[in-house]
Amino acid sequence: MNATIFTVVAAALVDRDGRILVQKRPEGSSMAGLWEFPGGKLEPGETPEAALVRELKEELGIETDKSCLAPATFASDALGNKHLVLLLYICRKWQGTVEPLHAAAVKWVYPRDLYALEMPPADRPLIGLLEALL
Ligand SMILES: Nc1nc2c([nH]c(=O)n2[C@H]2C[C@H](O)[C@@H](COP(=O)(O)OP(=O)(O)OP(=O)(O)O)O2)c(=O)[nH]1
Repeated sequence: MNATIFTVVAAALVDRDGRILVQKRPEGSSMAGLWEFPGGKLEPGETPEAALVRELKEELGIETDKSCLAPATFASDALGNKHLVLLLYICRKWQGTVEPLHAAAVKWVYPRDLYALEMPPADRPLIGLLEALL
């Protein structure tokens, strides 16, 4: 089947206690209120790593480097009339303090506690994979 494919990059930021940061999608956005991994769409010609470094700065006010982004796993799922490919990286090193600059809220959760959160459908299969990786 043919579909328009779009690529999204996202990060599982992991703190010293092994917790992961999730952010709540704001009112007025698609899937408002769901908890997601910070990230977003690639701009034309942008590498996935450069896009993720940019998104983390824009959404959370933190600085990181592509050398701190470890490719972890991916999701591939229909989203509306398009097809989403979500590349998930693990990031343990950044500078600055996380602030919800775009999100309605952010919180740090242990991987096992992600199951209880309302997340976009594409994210659900990522939870077990993250649990196994962390
Ligand atoms: N950042 C992020 N996006 C996700 C996740 N899971 C998931 O399905 N998505 C989807 C939601 C959006 O359609 C798209 C990310 O787009 P975006 O964050 O750059 O832009 P947006 O909210 O304005 O997107 P949209 O309203 O145009 O759909 O990927 C996730 O864990 N993190």
